[in-house]
Amino acid sequence: MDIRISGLSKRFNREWLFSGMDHSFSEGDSYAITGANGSGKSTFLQIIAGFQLPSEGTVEWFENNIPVPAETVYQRIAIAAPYMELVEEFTLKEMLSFHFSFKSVRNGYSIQDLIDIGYFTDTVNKPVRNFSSGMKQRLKILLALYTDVPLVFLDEPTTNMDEYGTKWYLQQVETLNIPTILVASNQPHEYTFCNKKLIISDYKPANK
Ligand SMILES: Nc1ncnc2c1ncn2[C@@H]1O[C@H](COP(=O)(O)OP(=O)(O)OP(=O)(O)O)[C@@H](O)[C@H]1O
Repeated sequence: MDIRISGLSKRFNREWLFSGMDHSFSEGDSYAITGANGSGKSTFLQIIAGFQLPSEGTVEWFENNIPVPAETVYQRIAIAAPYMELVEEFTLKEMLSFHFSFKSVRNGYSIQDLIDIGYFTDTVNKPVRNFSSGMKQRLKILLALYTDVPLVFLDEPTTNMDEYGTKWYLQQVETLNIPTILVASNQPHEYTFCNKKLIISDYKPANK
């Protein structure tokens, strides 16, 4: 799926985060979305995922050059972000079954494959609420990367992860060959695989 944004601007109250953004995201490329804390990276991702409206400008989605209706975009996107909550009452296995009752697993993997890939074999029946913060983050990344969609959005993907978790995350990305990943991050080790970069703070208006 391709995304085209035109004149995209966002403000909260009187403060403009970014203004006049024109950009295209093409299937096959992966993008690092960078900028200082509070520059608007998460907000930008939510707008181009169709979860939030811009203050000005447009976002359009295309599949093979055919427009995708805004209300169906969510079916083609998987997101892992600090603000996307897991269902804490579920066990690991229930969480996987629930998530993959809405969308398919990528590349024909089974739920059992995912349990093994995520190193969750010993915690299958443990409630998510009792997971460590690093385990929860590994689960969020597993769910996002292994959902069979053309676009994956990752917001601060290695939050709470140690060096093993970070290495695991990069290995999954390398193995899966996902058409397009957008990573909102200020940490270069989280987006080593991205071939394009968009700096949100470049679009902060001086006097708007
Ligand atoms: N719903 C909202 N209402 C008002 N202000 C908001 C809202 N959501 C975000 N903001 C503000 O917009 C600014 C950008 O927030 P955002 O989370 O998009 O930045 P970010 O670049 O992802 O930050 P970080 O690197 O710290 O995660 C912040 O000042 C934030 O307080």
